[in-house]
Amino acid sequence: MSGAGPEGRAVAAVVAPAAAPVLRVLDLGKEYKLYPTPRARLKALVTGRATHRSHWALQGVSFELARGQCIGVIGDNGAGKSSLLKLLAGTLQPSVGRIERVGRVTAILELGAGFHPDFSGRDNLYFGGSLIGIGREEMAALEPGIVEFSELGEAMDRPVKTYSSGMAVRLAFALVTAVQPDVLIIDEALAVGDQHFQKKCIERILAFRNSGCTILFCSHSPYHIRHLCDQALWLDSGRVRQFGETEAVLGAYDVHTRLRNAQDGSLQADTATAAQGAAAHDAANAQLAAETRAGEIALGAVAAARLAAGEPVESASAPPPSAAPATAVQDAGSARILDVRLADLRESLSDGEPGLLDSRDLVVTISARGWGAERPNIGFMIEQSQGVGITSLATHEEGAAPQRQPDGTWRSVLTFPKLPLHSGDYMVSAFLFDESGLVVYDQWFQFLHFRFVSPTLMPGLVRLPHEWH
Ligand SMILES: Nc1ncnc2c1ncn2[C@@H]1O[C@H](COP(=O)(O)OP(=O)(O)OP(=O)(O)O)[C@@H](O)[C@H]1O
Repeated sequence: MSGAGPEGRAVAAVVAPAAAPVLRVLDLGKEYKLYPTPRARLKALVTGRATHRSHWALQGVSFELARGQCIGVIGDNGAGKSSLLKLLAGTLQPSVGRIERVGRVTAILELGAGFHPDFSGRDNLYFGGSLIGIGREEMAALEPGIVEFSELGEAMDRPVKTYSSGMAVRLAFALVTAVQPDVLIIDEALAVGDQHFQKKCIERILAFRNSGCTILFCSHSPYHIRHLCDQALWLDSGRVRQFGETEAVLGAYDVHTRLRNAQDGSLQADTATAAQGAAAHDAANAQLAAETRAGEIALGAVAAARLAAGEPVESASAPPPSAAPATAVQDAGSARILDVRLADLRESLSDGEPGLLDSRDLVVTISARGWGAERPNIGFMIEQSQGVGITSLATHEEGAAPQRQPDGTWRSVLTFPKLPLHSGDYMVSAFLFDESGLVVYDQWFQFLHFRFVSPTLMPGLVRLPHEWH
């Protein structure tokens, strides 16, 4: 490990061999006490008599993380992911069990929540730093780097209450990541703020990972877990359901999610009350499913973070309502999709009807503006009109970099010869990523429907490549 770490880190680096655990969790449990009213809670405190109902958010959780591992934590809503991360970060105390940590543990949890609104950004650095183990002297040395990373400039001397939420988050991220930790805990918000800052955050996290920091990352996005993590931990109703190689755990979790969604569907039909609950659950699932599908090639944590922050998931550039070519608006700055064009697509004859694809081949041309001189990546997805995913492709997955055009924009042409789909209506989405494939700059999600009539009239969804003998 490199850099000017705190004493604890230097000692850990000497004492701990390469694969020694930096985090050991032993039979961990967290009980939340639920009181019927605030008054009942007060009464219980005064009289010492238990009037609460007990809810175990975590039970019997044990695992070890070695130095340099990157672990993704997945699980349904309420499975206990946030509780686990807060326990590991030390902001919550376990009810039973033990956590052994080596060196510095830093958590990117509720960013900026601990700032004092009346203090300036600069004063909050010292105040916040003392809470995460950075003393005055160390902070004085770190301050210029933090100010530079947050790009707050003169705003550093203004009270934090005058900051926009984006500014507060920038300061918080710069502060908590000012010193490379031994263990970094990230809850959902993988990237924060605008495109430019998201990219800086991801680069810093990747730099930590590359120099041996252990990362624990909780996300609803299989895409990001797949790309970042070597192992995954699946929490189910507060217990470890599976812990192991990422792909195997994500595969098992995917089957579980599909079965649960199917079950929810049938429950919904049963009773009116169940329907109400299931609708709420379904809304969460629909969001999760949308994130998961899109996240398979794109959306994921970034959208989740935007949703959590109450920001619209739609990107800055609204996709065009039809196949009509988008105008390439050359506003300054951000990377964005400029145009997605399907060749041989007939114009729709009536409202709500998809246009007919007038060819056996599907040829898609996607144009985009990148970020500075960086070569971006492009993704494309086809779904059946009922939302069944058919295929997701991305240039960075296949080493098929977009081509730079003379006007500085980027273009990819994706061809599906003899489109192997059966007759039906389909939806397409396009995505724009950064060079690493981790930052989603822009997405045109389910922005266009098309109808395809296959010359072979057979039931099914696709015509798979096949051989008869
Ligand atoms: N402060 C609290 N008091 C009481 N119950 C709580 C508290 N915090 C969480 N819980 C409960 O503990 C369980 C686990 O919650 P937790 O937030 O850890 O799950 P999660 O997996 O992070 O969920 P999500 O994906 O929805 O964020 C849930 O049933 C939740 O309702």
